[in-house]
Amino acid sequence: MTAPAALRELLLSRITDVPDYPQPGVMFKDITPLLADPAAFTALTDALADLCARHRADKVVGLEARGFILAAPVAVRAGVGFVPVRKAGKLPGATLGQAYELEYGTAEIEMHADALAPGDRVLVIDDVLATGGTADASLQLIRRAGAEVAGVAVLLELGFLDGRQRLEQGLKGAPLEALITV
Ligand SMILES: O=P(O)(O)OC[C@H]1O[C@H](OP(=O)(O)OP(=O)(O)O)[C@H](O)[C@@H]1O
Ligand SMILES: Nc1ncnc2[nH]cnc12
Repeated sequence: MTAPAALRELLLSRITDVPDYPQPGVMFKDITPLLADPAAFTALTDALADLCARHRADKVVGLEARGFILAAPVAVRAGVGFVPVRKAGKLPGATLGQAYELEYGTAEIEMHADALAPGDRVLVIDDVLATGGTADASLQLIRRAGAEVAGVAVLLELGFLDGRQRLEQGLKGAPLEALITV
């Protein structure tokens, strides 16, 4: 789903381009102006909570760190549980881990092994889909936990990095929802 034009315009107007951050050649999409605008942040939360309901998710997974900022209010608004997927080494309990490649570097994410159960329907929420590596790794964690993927929802898809193609196999037919694609 692409957001209605007015919502898309509002959200896009609050995302800033920062060239050559965090390294030369990367155009960083800074969402902090959006987060600082209560009308825009509320509209974003509502749109993502609608997707949660539409895809009948009963858990949302937020991807550290910016995904947490979006997924936590969505979980509250939608009345579903929030599950953090963190960078390796940050969770205190037994974890499942998955290595992945970023647009700028490599990393590993982890989720508590008992955070999801078979039968859970999970919507993954993040701010940006770039190469798709982070979201793809999260889908693998969700399936390894025995849960069902309801979909992936992002604020902004960087279409030129082909993350959608990279996610296709892991989604197994579940939707990838981007409110904005550039
Ligand atoms: O589609 P990909 O190529 O995987 O890139 C997208 C990911 O990169 C960013 O997170 P980052 O790892 O920079 O961490 P942060 O949220 O802690 O800033 C962004 O918030 C996504 O999680
Ligand atoms: N260009 C970008 N801007 C913001 N977040 C990102 N995550 C990966 N690539 C990004």
